Parts: sequence; C-alpha cells; structure tokens
Amino acid sequence: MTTEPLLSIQNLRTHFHTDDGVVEAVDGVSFDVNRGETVCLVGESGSGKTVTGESVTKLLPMPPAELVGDSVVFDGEDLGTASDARLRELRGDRIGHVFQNPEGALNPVYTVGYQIREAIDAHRDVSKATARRRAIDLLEDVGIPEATTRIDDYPHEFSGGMKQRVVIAMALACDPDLLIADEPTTALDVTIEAQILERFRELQAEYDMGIIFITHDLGIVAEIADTVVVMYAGKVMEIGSVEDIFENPAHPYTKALLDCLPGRSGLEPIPGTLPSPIDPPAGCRFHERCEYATEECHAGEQPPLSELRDGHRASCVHLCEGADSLPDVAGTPDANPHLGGGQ
Ligand SMILES: Nc1ncnc2c1ncn2[C@@H]1O[C@H](COP(=O)(O)OP(=O)(O)OP(=O)(O)O)[C@@H](O)[C@H]1O
Ligand code: NI
Repeated sequence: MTTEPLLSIQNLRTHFHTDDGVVEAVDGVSFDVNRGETVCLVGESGSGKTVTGESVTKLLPMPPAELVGDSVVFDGEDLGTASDARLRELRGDRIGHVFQNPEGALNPVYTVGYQIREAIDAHRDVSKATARRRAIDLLEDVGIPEATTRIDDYPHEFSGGMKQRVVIAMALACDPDLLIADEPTTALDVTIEAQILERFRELQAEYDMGIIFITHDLGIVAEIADTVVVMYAGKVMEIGSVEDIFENPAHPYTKALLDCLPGRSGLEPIPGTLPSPIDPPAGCRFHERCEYATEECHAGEQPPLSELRDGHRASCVHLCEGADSLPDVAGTPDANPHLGGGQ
C-alpha cells in the first residue's frame, strides 16, 4: 500500500494569452486526490474549475493556454514534463475525462458504439466482439435503454441527456484510476443523476478510483465529496473535508456560497461579479464583494492558505495565526467601502 496521493497538483498556474492581455485563469492552485477519494471543485462560473481539470493532462489548446507554474504528479509520474504521446496514452486509459459540453466530445460521423470501441481499442488489446460487448455493458451501466440496438445509432439520434450518458460511458471505458468529471450530470434528470453517481461510487469501491468532480450543485457536493476545494477567480479560497466546509465554513466566500443554498438565509446569488481575470485586484481576490473586508485585505498577495484544523485551510487574513473565526465586522457599516457601507 502506498500512501502517496494518486494525483498531486502543486501551484498550478494556467494562463491564456489573449489580445486583451494575459488571463490568469488558474493562479497557484494546489490540492491532492487520493485513491478512492472524491474531491469536488466548487465556485462561481469563471473561477477556473474547468481549466484546472483540463490542465491535468494538458487538454487545453496551447497556445493560447500556457502552463506557467506546472507541477502535476500522477501516480509518481511528473505530467508537467511528460511527452504528448505519453499524455495521450494516459488520457482515456488511466485518466478519464467527462467534458462539460458533451457535444464537443462526440464525433457526429461515427456511431456511438464505434466511438466507445475506439476508446477501448486505443488502450486494450481485445477482439472486436469483446469491445462491442463491453461497449454495450457500459451503455447499460449509465442507463441507456436497449443498449444492444442503440449502440449502432449516431450521436444526433440521442437527446442531450442521453449523449451525456454516452460521454460518461466513454470516460469509464478503461476503468480509469482517476476520473475528472466536469458538471457530468447537469443535463440529466435526478433519477439518472442518482444512477450515475451510484455507478461512480461502485467503480470507486471496485477500483479505488479517485474522482475530481466539478459542479455548481452544492447538494451533490454534500452527498458525494470527501474533500471540497472552493475556488474563486483562479485561487483556492478554502479547502477541507466535506464536514469542514458545510458545518464550519471559514472563508467569507464559502459562507456566501452556502448562503445561496435553498433553506439557508437567502436564495439570492452573491452580490457583485468576479474581478477581471486579466487585471485582478491586489490582496484577496474576493475583497470587493466581502462583507468582512478591511484595509489589510486590499493590498499585497492573496493571503496564504492557513491551517485551521487538520487539513482544513482557508485563504483569509482574518483567519491567519490560528484564529478560527472571522472578526465581528459583519453588519458594521463601512467595514468594506466597496459595498457601500450598509446604506
Ligand atoms: N480559451 C480561453 N481563452 C481565454 N480565456 C479563457 C479560455 N478558457 C477559459 N478562459 C477563462 O478562464 C477563466 C476560468 O474559466 P473556467 O472555464 O475554468 O471557469 P469555470 O469555473 O469552469 O466556470 P463554469 O462554472 O462556468 O464552467 C475564465 O475567466 C474564462 O473566461
Ligand atoms: Ni467549467
């Protein structure tokens, strides 16, 4: 038994070179994924979740993308220096991806059966008949009715939700050690969603698969996550066990996200918008929207992630040096001049 993490991301920085300037989409993100562990990436739209997932095996178009601070170690192997051929070998075999957009993941000119068999053939030496049998099993596993006949249909003959299931089946074709699933169940109804999540769980139990699960749905996070990574504007704001995050959220951003959950104080989205990824503000990237922000939050770098409890860390100046709660500034008028001081 090895105790090394399955995947270790250290100071990942992924930038895009655009006509308007450099987009710092992911700016110093670090976390580990252990075998059998589900790590959920959460955060508002544009936080850098997808770019983080796609940086692992360099699925991004380079250029415009560039991996600046580049340390991704998968099962002891440095993917930062791995060749393109090696990365292709790992993708779809030991590392499976479910993309946020299923349309882009399927080729309209081939049947879904052909595409799943290709995914198997590329990495396994099996007969055509075996690959076909396996493809049918995979389609059944993700809840496609009459998989034996549906396998010969083309992508356009499937509804959006069905296409998404095909994409999930493809990602699972080679029993990956690591599954990176980007909003995999968003297009699906809750019954199928539950069925797919159950399938992930089974594979986890069977093969000790590690999962990076990207989602907006904090209800799913509460259900499936072991560890939660809260991202905002390319940075990790907080990281901890699912219990830490839901029962003891430390960063004001995490609290604000949780407050948007049904049954909590409000259903309103967090006021304000993400800062420009080209010219992010100094200090904490959340300070312009933070009700706890004080002068010291406006300058310098994003505060380091400081440890609150075993493995529970948050990036907030008010929580440094072992303090484990925020100062009592909420509600204090003009604690944060950006918010207009409670007028
Ligand atoms: N090809 C690209 N060129 C320039 N900027 C990009 C590119 N791809 C992503 N970005 C930018 O990188 C940042 C992070 O995007 P990303 O897609 O990772 O966010 P996300 O957290 O996955 O959001 P969502 O929840 O909407 O999927 C955004 O500011 C986005 O505009
Ligand atoms: Ni995304």
